[in-house]
Amino acid sequence: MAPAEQSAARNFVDISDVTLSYGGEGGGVLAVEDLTMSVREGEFAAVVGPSGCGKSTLMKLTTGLVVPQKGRITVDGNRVKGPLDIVGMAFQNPSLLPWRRTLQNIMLPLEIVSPHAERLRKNKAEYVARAEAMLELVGLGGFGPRYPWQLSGGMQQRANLCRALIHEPGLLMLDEPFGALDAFTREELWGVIRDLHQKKKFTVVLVTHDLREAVYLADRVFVMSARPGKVVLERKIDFERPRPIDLTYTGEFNDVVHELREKIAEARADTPQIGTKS
Ligand SMILES: Nc1ncnc2c1ncn2[C@@H]1O[C@H](COP(=O)(O)OP(=O)(O)OP(=O)(O)O)[C@@H](O)[C@H]1O
Repeated sequence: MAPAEQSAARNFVDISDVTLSYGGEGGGVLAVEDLTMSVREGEFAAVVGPSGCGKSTLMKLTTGLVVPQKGRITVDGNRVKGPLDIVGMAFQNPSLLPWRRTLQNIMLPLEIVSPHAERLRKNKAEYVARAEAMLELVGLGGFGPRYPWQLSGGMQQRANLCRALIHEPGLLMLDEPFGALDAFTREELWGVIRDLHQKKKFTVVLVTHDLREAVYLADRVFVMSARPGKVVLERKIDFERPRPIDLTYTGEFNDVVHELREKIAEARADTPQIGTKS
């Protein structure tokens, strides 16, 4: 999406003054406090920050898996009050079911999410074709009949992305999806997600520890403070799309990575030690 188009787009995710304490207000672990951020429709956002700053909590809040004590979250204009089904999610561990073939794993959300669940039995062939097309798109054409344990780690993560996207969610939430992969496979997968986003135009929130990954993939990077997490920097990434992987080896790319790295080092310096007041 061109920058001008993007600034005109409406917000798809809106998080406003959100506070969440695990274990209840005033008692447990204050994970995020007065967290405010928004992601535009079709935008690719990345969230980075020191370990334990509340990045996964942000994912759980946005998808309705946890409910904040304070503040307001809307996705696609609707207040989040419980688990959402317009979201696709992928985590570091692909967690494909070992007893189901890859194609059946990918089709799993269709058995659960409305309106597909009601349509699946009658329109099986159409849905199988859709799953096979997704596999093709991520370079796994013909691997549908294989079991997950017959695939490499990188292939499993490709299948995992297909499963997250098969019900055509408006929002894709990625929590360290490439963290367990070697550097070459990770770069390959960046290309896969870059192309999927370009083609399907969904909104993405990517949580990552990898600053190169964030700068390469995102339109905007949000840097969070140490716990209790809040956004301390919002950095627009203006590199033209489509972005070739060679971009990541240029000086201007590395300048942005260093800028973010310094900001996180500052945030880490503020990290409270275990046992100190939350
Ligand atoms: N279910 C829970 N119960 C109690 N505390 C929790 C729970 N989940 C997370 N926390 C705490 O909340 C804080 C934020 O956790 P979260 O997992 O969101 O951080 P993170 O930024 O994703 O961490 P990392 O970068 O290490 O993956 C941490 O101090 C964590 O220990």
